Amino acid sequence: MAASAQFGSGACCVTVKRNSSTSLAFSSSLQSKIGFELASRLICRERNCGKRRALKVNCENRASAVVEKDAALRQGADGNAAQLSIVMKFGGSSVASADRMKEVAGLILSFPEERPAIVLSAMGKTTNNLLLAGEKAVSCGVSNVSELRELSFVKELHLKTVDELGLDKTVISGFLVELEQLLKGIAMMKELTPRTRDYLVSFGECMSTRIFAAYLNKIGAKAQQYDAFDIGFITTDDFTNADILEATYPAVAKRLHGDWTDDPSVPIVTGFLGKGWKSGAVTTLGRGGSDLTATTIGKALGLREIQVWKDVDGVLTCDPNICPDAKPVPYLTFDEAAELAYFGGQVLHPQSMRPAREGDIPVRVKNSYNPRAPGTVITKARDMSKAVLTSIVLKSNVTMLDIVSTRMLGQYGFLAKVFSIFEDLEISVDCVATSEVSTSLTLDPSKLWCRELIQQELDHVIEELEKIAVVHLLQHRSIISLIGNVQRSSLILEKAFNVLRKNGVNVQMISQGASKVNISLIVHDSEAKQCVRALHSAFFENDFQSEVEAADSIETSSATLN
Ligand SMILES: Nc1ncnc2c1ncn2[C@@H]1O[C@H](COP(=O)(O)OP(=O)(O)O)[C@@H](O)[C@H]1O
Ligand SMILES: N[C@@H](CC(=O)OP(=O)(O)O)C(=O)O
Repeated sequence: MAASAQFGSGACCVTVKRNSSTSLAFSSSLQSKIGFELASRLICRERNCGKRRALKVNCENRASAVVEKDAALRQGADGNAAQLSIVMKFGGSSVASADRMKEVAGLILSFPEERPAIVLSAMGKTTNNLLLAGEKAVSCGVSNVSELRELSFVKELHLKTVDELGLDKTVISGFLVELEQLLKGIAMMKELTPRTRDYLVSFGECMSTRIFAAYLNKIGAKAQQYDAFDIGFITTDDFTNADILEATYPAVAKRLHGDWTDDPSVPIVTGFLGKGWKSGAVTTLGRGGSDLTATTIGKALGLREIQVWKDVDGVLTCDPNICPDAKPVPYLTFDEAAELAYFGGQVLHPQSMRPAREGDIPVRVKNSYNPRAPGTVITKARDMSKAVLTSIVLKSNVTMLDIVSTRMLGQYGFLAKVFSIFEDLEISVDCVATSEVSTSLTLDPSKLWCRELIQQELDHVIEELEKIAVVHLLQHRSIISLIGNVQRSSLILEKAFNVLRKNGVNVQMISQGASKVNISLIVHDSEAKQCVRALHSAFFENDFQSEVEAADSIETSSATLN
């Protein structure tokens, strides 16, 4: 069946053969016909016919369509005034090369019924390389900066991409010159402050978005690049781990919506970056922060859906690097996803669910390498009647403290004192198990991912705690979080402890969060991966679900008999 495929409110219009399905569960013919193969072969010619400006697009299948850029064509497929409808975020792995950028362009073009805003991360391993280059520049000497392997990697990757996409290298050459100058500045100062670190890594997203926008324009899909720090992403001044401030939402909505209404072109926004509200300097949102950029745009514009495109088939039952047999989880709630992200599931940024939850906007996690896979849909609520365990996550290298009051039993205010020490020292606590006079807790090793809890800080905490308690420091621990339906906690714990006993593992602490979706077990680092594999095998590879259903039906029938 032939269908008109419009992209970006009249920016580019193609008529192609496609299946009637417009759902995100890709149809194979849709993918093969309108994937990049086709998009790259589009020949877009802009014509000026007096007052009528039109785009004529010819496709290889000889189908063609003329798009008139007038008010009528700003109507969406749903007949509503065509505002931006979704945000699609592509991570570093999705845009790691020219070929990947072509695929992503094809992917975006293959949802003609959508009017997407795009968020991009830096290409491939660019952020890691920029960070390493910065660290090496501190001590390598100004004259050696040009030879830094990481700088050459970043330069070559971006120049090669520009070349392979047939773009003019001026799209990024200014950035490459400035990047080298910045590294020389770091070498001269022999110092890399968090503020400079953020400015340094921002080059990655600034370049990837410029390349991609230029490429979309080249193939006839009108696109506009935006630096997040210029369009209202206002953050705290916590360099390397900034928080989005409320003022961001109206500012971003005004800018993106305003521009789109004036002259619709696909916004290509830098992920991960913001602008400190006091300093006015570039900030970053913590590693993996482009997910948060996407959900922030979703909430700001009240979009229909937020899509995060990764290199895996959605959120999986476990980190595939630990359990290669991990399977996609079809549905999650915002609470489950947030807990999973916070407790180490590196597939999502820990803070990214907040704007989606506040705006009640579904998040879909998809695989840009396998768009037909249905992925994971994250929403406010889901049917939990059959849900037991959803996924297992691991957070390693955690520090645990056993704190026992030196005062007599019954002293009130002990816990308040303990937690006020952590508050004063700005150290966040992950898991807690407590009695009136003692408490065991784990400390977030990275204060939300990027800032390391350094030994000096730790010594200071212990020194303060020792004024009121006996403190045992236990390092190299891991938190294994069982994300699922805590209404079924007895069942989950029974199974989990059976598995751990069989594997000879001693659990050092248990914590069941108030979120009702997470049970955390603390074990020694050296046993953690083996435990996760054994638990994954028991819960997800051995038909545990049928076991549960059988047990449930026996319970139901005996309840009926009684
Ligand atoms: N539970 C999980 N589900 C899916 N992926 C996971 C999980 N835990 C860890 N990962 C890792 O997260 C990676 C995807 O996240 P990320 O690297 O941030 O993607 P991108 O850079 O494309 O945004 C996967 O390649 C996978 O190795
Ligand atoms: N480039 C940044 C931000 C980001 O979100 O990346 P990714 O989407 O590839 O995880 C990082 O590497 O942390």
